[in-house]
Amino acid sequence: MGESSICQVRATVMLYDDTHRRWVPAGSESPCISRVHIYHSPVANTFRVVGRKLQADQQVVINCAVIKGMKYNQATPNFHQWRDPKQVWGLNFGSTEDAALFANSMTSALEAL
Ligand SMILES: CC(=O)N[C@@H](Cc1ccccc1Cl)C(=O)N1CCC[C@]12C=C[C@@H]1CC[C@@H](C(=O)N3CCC[C@@H]4C=C[C@H]5CC[C@@H](C(=O)O)N5C(=O)[C@H]43)N1C2=O
Repeated sequence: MGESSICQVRATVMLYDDTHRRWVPAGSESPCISRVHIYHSPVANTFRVVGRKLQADQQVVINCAVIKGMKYNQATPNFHQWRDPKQVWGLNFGSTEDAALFANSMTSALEAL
């Protein structure tokens, strides 16, 4: 039994560059919209955030485990962020509806861990 998607949204995936104290687009210099999923593996009961660019190359720009106890910060209605052991991720959602959908799924995932 593989992984199944529990939600998919459109967002620009950002990483925080601690050194220069600024946000940079994940995966390339120019920000671009990605399709971001939360995948669930029922066998292991794990979740991860996977995002691929909408453009032709479908480059994976995020592949990040959802860690039990992780704090998901809804900084604004369409920019949410969280820390993983190495870095800080930010999602600039295409719409506040997508942001709410993703936040609901992330909250459910965190509750299920
Ligand atoms: C304790 C802790 O870890 N705190 C974290 C947050 C957090 C809390 C709890 C759990 C997890 C986390 Cl992650 C923290 O505060 N962090 C994480 C790294 C960056 C930051 C630190 C300082 C700056 C100051 C301003 C603020 C910021 O970045 N934004 C304001 C809100 C939206 C605003 C929106 C979009 C992005 C797109 C580019 C830039 C712009 O709009 O031009 N920008 C912004 O400016 C964005 N910061 C942060 O979020």
